[in-house]
Amino acid sequence: MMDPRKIVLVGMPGSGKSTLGRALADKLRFSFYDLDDLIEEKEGKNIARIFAEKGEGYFRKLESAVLEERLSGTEAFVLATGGGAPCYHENMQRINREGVSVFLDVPLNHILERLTGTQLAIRPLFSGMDTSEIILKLKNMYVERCPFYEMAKIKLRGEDISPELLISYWMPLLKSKP
Ligand SMILES: Nc1ncnc2c1ncn2[C@@H]1O[C@H](COP(=O)(O)OP(=O)(O)OP(=O)(O)O)[C@@H](O)[C@H]1O
Ligand SMILES: O=C(O)C1=C[C@@H](O)[C@@H](O)[C@H](O)C1
Ligand SMILES: [Mg+2]
Repeated sequence: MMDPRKIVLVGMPGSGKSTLGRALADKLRFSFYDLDDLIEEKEGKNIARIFAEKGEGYFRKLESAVLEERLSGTEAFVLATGGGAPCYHENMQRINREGVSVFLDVPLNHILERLTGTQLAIRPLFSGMDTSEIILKLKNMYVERCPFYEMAKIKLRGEDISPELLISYWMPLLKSKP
């Protein structure tokens, strides 16, 4: 059953799901989860190692199973997903059935700035690439993934999306709860 107290953030890598998610959960006094962290805990390995040792197909199945598990409880939470999570195994349909999805649509030039300013080695999809390769990869990824992200219930575009803005779109959904 759709529960508006299960807030699921989706968007490109570097769009701020983890950062905004934590701040939002704090404000609402909900639990915060990061899907990548839950996967690492379950598997006992970091994401880069899972990709290297078992491949992306294995990772995507695991990701879907951990997402399903998280969505199935009754607890109120904010969940930051991995950038690719909405695009595999009908995950977006599942998210929309159980909770409220929010797309953080951050312009790519800002995402690029953020990604190149952080440790790329922990992001297997971009490791070993130079800036021009990252730009190309980001553009292709955005085009491919947008149809999935666009399925989100709430879509927010901008380079600095605040928890307060998100809450202003989310509140009416909470009030309409039967
Ligand atoms: N509103 C913001 N303005 C500027 N920088 C930000 C903002 N939000 C996040 N960042 C920075 O951008 C980087 C990526 O943010 P974050 O890790 O929250 O994104 P993410 O969507 O969780 O990425 P991933 O999909 O890789 O987990 C971090 O270094 C973070 O400090
Ligand atoms: O965008 C992606 O496909 C990914 C993003 C990360 O959060 C991790 O979930 C993983 O590295 C894959
Ligand atoms: Mg994150």
